[in-house]
Order: sequence, then C-alpha cells, then structure tokens
Amino acid sequence: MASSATVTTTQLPTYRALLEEWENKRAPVKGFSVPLAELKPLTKDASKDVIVAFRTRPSLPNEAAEKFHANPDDENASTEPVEFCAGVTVASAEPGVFVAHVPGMKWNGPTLAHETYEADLAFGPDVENEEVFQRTVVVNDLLALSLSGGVACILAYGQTGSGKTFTMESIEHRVARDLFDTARAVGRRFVQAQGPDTASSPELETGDIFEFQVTFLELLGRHASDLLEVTDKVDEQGNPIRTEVAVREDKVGNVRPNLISTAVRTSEELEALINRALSHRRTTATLRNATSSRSHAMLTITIKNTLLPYAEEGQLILVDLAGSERYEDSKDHDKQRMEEARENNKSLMNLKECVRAKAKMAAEDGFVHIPWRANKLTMLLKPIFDIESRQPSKAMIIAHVSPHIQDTVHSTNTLSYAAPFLTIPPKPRGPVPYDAEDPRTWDHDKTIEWLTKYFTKLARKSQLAEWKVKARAAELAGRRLKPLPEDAPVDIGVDVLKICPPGSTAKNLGTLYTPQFVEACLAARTASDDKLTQDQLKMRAVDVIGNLFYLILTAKTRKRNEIMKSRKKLVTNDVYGGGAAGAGRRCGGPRGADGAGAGMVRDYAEGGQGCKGG
Ligand SMILES: Nc1ncnc2c1ncn2[C@@H]1O[C@H](COP(=O)(O)OP(=O)(O)OP(=O)(O)O)[C@@H](O)[C@H]1O
Repeated sequence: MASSATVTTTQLPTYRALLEEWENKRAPVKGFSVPLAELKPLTKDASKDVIVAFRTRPSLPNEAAEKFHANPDDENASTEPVEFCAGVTVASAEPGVFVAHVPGMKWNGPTLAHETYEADLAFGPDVENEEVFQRTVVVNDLLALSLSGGVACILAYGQTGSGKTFTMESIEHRVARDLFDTARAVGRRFVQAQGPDTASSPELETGDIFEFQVTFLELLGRHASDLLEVTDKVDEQGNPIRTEVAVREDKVGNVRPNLISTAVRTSEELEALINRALSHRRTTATLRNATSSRSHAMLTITIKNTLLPYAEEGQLILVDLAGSERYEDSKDHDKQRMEEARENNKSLMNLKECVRAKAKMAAEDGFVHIPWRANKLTMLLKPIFDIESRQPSKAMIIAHVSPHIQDTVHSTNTLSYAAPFLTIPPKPRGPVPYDAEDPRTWDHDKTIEWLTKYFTKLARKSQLAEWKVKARAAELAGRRLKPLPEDAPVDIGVDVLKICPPGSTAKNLGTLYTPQFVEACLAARTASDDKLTQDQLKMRAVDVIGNLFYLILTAKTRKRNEIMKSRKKLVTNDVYGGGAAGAGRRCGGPRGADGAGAGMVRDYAEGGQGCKGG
C-alpha cells in the first residue's frame, strides 16, 4: 500500500536508506542524444504528431520543512526539520525515462518500489527553461509549423505546485522573443521564392508578411472568460467578475469564442500583452486562493500569411492546464470548488482520451474516433483534434511532477496520465496497393498526370473567363467572337516536373505545408507575368494543394469508415458467438479512445493477431 505524505515523512530516514541502496545499484544516467549547442530545428523525428516530455523541478529552499510534517502522534518521529528526499529520478533524458520511488508500508516495515515511466524526453531538476524551450519548441520547429498554416499546441500538465506555470510562462516569453525573427526568416524565404523582383515594398524586403492576433482565455470549471478583459466589477468575495464567453461550434464547424483579439507586430508588443494577461491571472490567483491551479489558461496566436490570404491561418496554442487534483485533496473544499475540481478532472480525462487517440492515429494511420466535442477544453483545441481538418498539427505535452517523495502518489498519477501518449512511429510497411482515389498510393507518373490535369483545368477556367470578358466587349461593339474550342491549346504556366521531381510522389506533396507548395510552384513558373501573374499562380497552387489534401482526407475517411464498419460487425459476431476469424477471447486493459477497446477490436478485425489493449 502506498503511504500517505505524513507517514512518509515520519519514515523518511528508512526511505532515504532504501533510496540510497537503489542509487548504488542503478545504471548510469543516459543523457540527451544531441548536445544543446548542436541542436537544430527538425533534427528529430518530424513524423510524430504527439510528443511527450516529463519535467521535475528542484526542491525549493526550506520547502520540505515547510510543506511536510511528520505524524504528531508518532512518538518515534524525529523532531528535526524535514529534509528533502527524492520521489523521482531521471534514468534517461532521451528517450525520456523517469523512475518514481513509491513509498509503501508492509507488516515488516516501510518498502520502496521503483516504477519506470517512458516519454520522448525527460527533464531533470537541473535543466534550465532555455534548454526545455530548445528541446521542445525549437527542435520540433513548432514556430515554423504555425507560420506555415499548421497548428502547434503545447500543454503543461501536472499536480498543483509541480512547475507548470513556471515552464509555460517561460515558453510564452521565449515565443515572444523568437516568433518575429522566425517569421521574418520564413517570410523572406517565401518572398525570395517568388523571384528577384518581388521585394517591391519594405515589408516584403524584410519578410514582414505575417499578421498576428492574440487571445487569452481562462477556463475555470465550466466557465470560460477573457483574460484580456479589464473589469472593475468584483463579487462579494472581491473576485473580479468577467463576462462569460460562450464556447460552441459555429455553423461552419469552427470553435471561435468571442474573445478580445489583439494584433501584435513586435516581440515587445506580444511580451506586454502576455504580461498583462498573466497579471490578470495572478491577481485572481491571490484573491481566489490560487485560482491559477484551478483553471486552464490558453494563449492562442493566430497567424495569417498576407501573401496567401486564401490559405488556412496557422495557430500556436499554449495551455497551462489546471492542477490535476485528486478527489481526496478537494473533498474539504466548498461546493463551488468541489464542482470546479470535478469539471477539471472531467476535462483532463477527456483531454487524455483525445491526445491518446491522436497519438494512436498518427502511429497507426488513422482509424480512431477523437471525442473532442465532449468538453469545452477539447472543443477549444479542435484544430489539433479534428481529423477532418486539412491543417497539419502537432501537440507537445509536458507532464510536471514534484521532486518530493511525499508527492510520489501524485507523481505516478501524472506520469501514468502522460506516458500512454508515447507512440512508436509505424514500421515502414511493404508497398501499398494502387488505389486511383487515394493519392497516397500514386507513383511519380500518376502524380505528374494528375498535377498536369488539374493545372490544365484551372488554366482553362481562366482562359474561359478571359474569353467571356472579350466576348462581352465584342458583343457591345456589335461583333461576335468565335466560340472557344474545348481543346484550345492552353499553357499551364508551370513545369510540373519541377514541382514533383522524379522520385517524389503525391504522398510527398501531401506532407508539404501550403506555403511550401506555393513556393515550389512559384519556383517552377514558366509563364511570363503578363500570361500568368504571381497572384494567379499562388491562387492556383492553393487550389491544387487544397484539392490534393481533400482527396487524401476523403481516402483516409473512407478507409476509416470501412475499418469501423468491419469492427462493429466483428464485435457483434464476437458477442453472439459468431466468432470472427481468430477472435477467440476478449482482452482486459484500458478501453480505447473510442470507448470500444479500439486496439483490441482492431486486432480482431485484422485477423485476430492477439490482444494489445486500447
Ligand atoms: N524548474 C524550476 N526551477 C526552479 N523553480 C521552479 C521550477 N519549477 C517550478 N519552480 C517554482 O516552484 C513553484 C511552483 O511552481 P508553479 O507555480 O509553476 O507550479 P504550478 O504547477 O503551475 O502550480 P499551480 O497549479 O498551483 O499553478 C514556484 O515557486 C516556481 O517558481
């Protein structure tokens, strides 16, 4: 049985001795695979959609003595001030492995179990915020992703006081520091791809082609409010009253709460805005007894590429989640706080299901349902969970644990919450059979054929539109223009072999961000400006890549529906004893994200290879 914090403190000398024994036998700690000074963007596996990291903070001065007390009824308990004893140890920084030291009590005395948890990265108490930023945001190129029309999301999870806000605020300030420089570099590359004469305005010369809008939302229990709203109104306990913000899907399926959206143009402006929102959160925290640990705070930066106004806007979402309290910790609170704790737990559990499903989807090629509509928190994170979204997205979750042995029960909860997000990228399979409707199966020739056909279709459309204008002018002048032959020669204005060089296929094009594809098209332009302007080409390029994404998405959805259908049939057979091929037994273990033991049923569907659990 795991022991309570007070009993653990009382038995601290024994636990310390047991820990020392373990320390003497342990394997040497494995460090990071690349030294900090040599880190570069995208030096890691870029195919991962969910990246999970663990972090533990150092013990603060006098913290153990102030926070933990020995059992006053125990006569043998030491009266010395309580000293720090580690509850978690880093076994490997990369891949990340934490060992949680779980104190227990048996008839013959205290015991110490050592549980191992795995992640992509593990940050020990000595790792500085700058290194955390470099190894999470920079290495995974999250800023470039959101500047390229994608969605990048970072979530800080953990027990109250474990260091979530410390990490998240540091990431927010570093984003403010680096975002605009990265944007200018990306912008300059984009402008250069359009040819040497394009930089006609100072904005284009410097690469300032992006527009940034910032919102800051707080979700406390079920109530969403705007952290940028300034209010003088306070309730009877002196808490600021902010307008309730509705969180719902609009008619076209977007979740866009009505928040104050502020345009920022420089690092200083973004920094000031973040400080303002954080100061509102902190004020509330002091007034409301650490509200920060009871609410989710979500900073969203929406990024528009002004040279591609018709492409999707990118987003960077930074979420400092509410503390993951256990029921025992909140049961003495008033009704409102109990309700908030219940809501927080619900939202965190739902978030867990969604992140797990997303991780599974990436690892297994997309056959799961993501229940993002079940809760306000996950609704707000729709851009990263909606499988129908064409935007590429990445989620990074940083799970925080307290360093103290007295908090190990909380720590193991946190680590077992986040560890299942770790996925191993799918093993390369054999060649996928050709499917005319699935671009992921096309070879180079088929891709060139499709690109040529689609660019020709768009060129004909423009040709027809031009002819209509001329025909109308001729009609007004009392003349009749010859009808345009259906097979009139048309110049598509780009070299498709340059867009998709030999060796490349539609599957490779499908992994490009929209601006990257547009860049490739601009570099492959063969027509002069009077035949095909850059703007026309950009619009066509967005249309082509949008259509390719659409075809891939439709193929994925079709395949997913087929699998879902076959799953249902097999489950029914199994329940009624019909027995699918090889389906002999049911597995226990956690249920899958779709609530139906996804892993288990999938195995049956694939011929009963055995049980994996959800
Ligand atoms: N890596 C670290 N190095 C040094 N001090 C840290 C570190 N992480 C956290 N701290 C300190 O620990 C304390 C608690 O951290 P923090 O407020 O970030 O926790 P939290 O998980 O956000 O708590 P809450 O849920 O209550 O908001 C703070 O005083 C913070 O400065």
